[in-house]
Amino acid sequence: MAQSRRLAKLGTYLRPHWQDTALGIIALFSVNGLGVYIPLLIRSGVDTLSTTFSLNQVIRYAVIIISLSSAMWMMRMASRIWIFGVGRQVEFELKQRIFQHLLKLEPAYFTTNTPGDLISRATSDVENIRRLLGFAVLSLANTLFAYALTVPVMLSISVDLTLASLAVYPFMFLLVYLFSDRLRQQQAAVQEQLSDMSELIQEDISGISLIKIYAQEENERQAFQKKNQDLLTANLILARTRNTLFPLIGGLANISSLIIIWLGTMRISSDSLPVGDFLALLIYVERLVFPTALLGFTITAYQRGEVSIDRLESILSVTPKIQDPPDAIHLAANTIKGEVTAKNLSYTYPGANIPALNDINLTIAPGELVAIVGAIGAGKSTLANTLPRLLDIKAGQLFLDGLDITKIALNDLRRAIAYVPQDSFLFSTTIQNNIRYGDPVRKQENVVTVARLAQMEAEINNFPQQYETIVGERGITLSGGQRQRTALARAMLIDAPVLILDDALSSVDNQTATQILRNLSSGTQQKTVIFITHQLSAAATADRIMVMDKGEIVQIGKHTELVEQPGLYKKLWSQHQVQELLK
Ligand SMILES: Nc1ncnc2c1ncn2[C@@H]1O[C@H](COP(=O)(O)OP(=O)(O)OP(=O)(O)O)[C@@H](O)[C@H]1O
Repeated sequence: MAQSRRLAKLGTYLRPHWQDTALGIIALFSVNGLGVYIPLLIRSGVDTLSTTFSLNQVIRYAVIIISLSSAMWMMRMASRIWIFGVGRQVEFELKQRIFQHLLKLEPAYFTTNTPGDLISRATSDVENIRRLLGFAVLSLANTLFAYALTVPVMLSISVDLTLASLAVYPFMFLLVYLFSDRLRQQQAAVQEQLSDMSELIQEDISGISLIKIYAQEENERQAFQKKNQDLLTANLILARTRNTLFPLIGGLANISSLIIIWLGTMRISSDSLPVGDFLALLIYVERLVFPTALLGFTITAYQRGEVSIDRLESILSVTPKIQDPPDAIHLAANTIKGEVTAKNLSYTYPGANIPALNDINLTIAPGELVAIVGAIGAGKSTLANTLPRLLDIKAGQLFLDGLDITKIALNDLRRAIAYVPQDSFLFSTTIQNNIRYGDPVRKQENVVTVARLAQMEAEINNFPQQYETIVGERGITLSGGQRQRTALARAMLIDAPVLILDDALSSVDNQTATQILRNLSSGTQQKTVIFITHQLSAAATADRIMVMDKGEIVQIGKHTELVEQPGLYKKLWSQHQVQELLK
């Protein structure tokens, strides 16, 4: 990102807080104004007292100087409260924006952008921007005011002494300029390495069982060590550059103090410089040392923040591929009948050579129970994902009650379709909260009803706290079948006219699966059920069966018809019967 665009971004982050920022900067200006005024008082005090000494005068000067110094101290505190507060506010808002934005992005985005990397951007990069807006803004403004107010007063006291003492400063700025690009690149490398490491930790913790099953602890340890080593190397390279630059800046700043002491004392001894002027000049040069020496840290904070702006904007600038069309059709509640039609529906995953769905044509009547069967990788889940628009399909290919789904408001479409995916993800909360996830205000009795329909009621009643039992992260305290039936109850609770079950009863025995399907089709409110499965005996109870192969629907019919026809279904059925015999 170009420098000007980064600054523009900073401007947009700061705009909502311009009042606090302005107050903070005004306070800093006052601090520096007082910082220039107090040495002038000291100068006049020393000059007056060196000619006519009086205790009263000493006390008067002391009281004024102490009062002004206290005011300066308070102003400095206020400036920090305002400016650091803005940094914290921006940090809060950025985190909100990132999270909200991530929620809008389609699932495909998260297959190429890993949670570890995204978490690192939403935490450490946001923190860097906070430091930039807090520490770097404060420090830059402070340095600027320090120079702008101090140098003219120094010049009014002695032009040549001022110029001599500031002669080293151009070298200081040159140094900073020469190092800045290198610092930024090294900073970016550190942040990338940090992201890589977070990604590995996140993945390894999620896949801990797999690591143990395949006894891969040693390999994972080595992989971690490599990433950790890379991070250490990147940090050391950065530290080397910083540790070269900062002492150089500090050293140059101290040289200017030495020049004043050397030339000033020579002038005092030749009576060409009053002691008060010398003291004021010395204090001024000392005042400039700190902001100048801090310039290195300020630059690092600034550059770290710049890198982080780029990393955050690379997330925030992604336009969601799946969103509401301009004139989205809104579906009135309880008016959807649940007819699903596909017309030449095709879909190819980004980067794939062959389509996962190829010219699919089908119509599923309202209230019909259709099973979709087929070999592994035939395209069944892809078909299921197209209906709630989890995949970015083209317009005019898929219809709900005759309405093109790409024209329907996304929230309305997704409320009309309940979907139980293959992976029955549960949140780390109570069973009850998991079941009513899609409708958090539903009554307990409704939760119990769907648990019964999903054949889960008896088991929940046996849990220690029944419906209040907390399931562990990803539901690890439940068996696979229990997780699936909880996910099914969750989908049934939202009472959508269309229900898609994607291999959602695979961990449930055939008898239970068949009973659940019977419950679904015998309710008062008939749902269109699309039941994707490898369990052919459960599929056989469906109204119709669609058979998929290589992204196409190759057979459609009732079980009794299909077992009579030569084709894929007959083959799958024979294999299924052999498996049943062998059990
Ligand atoms: N995110 C993805 N990116 C690229 N290709 C994908 C993606 N997901 C699935 N595919 C490919 O699309 C094809 C269809 O996959 P899909 O998951 O729809 O099959 P399936 O019939 O549901 O299989 P299974 O019975 O194993 O669940 C497969 O070739 C698969 O490799």
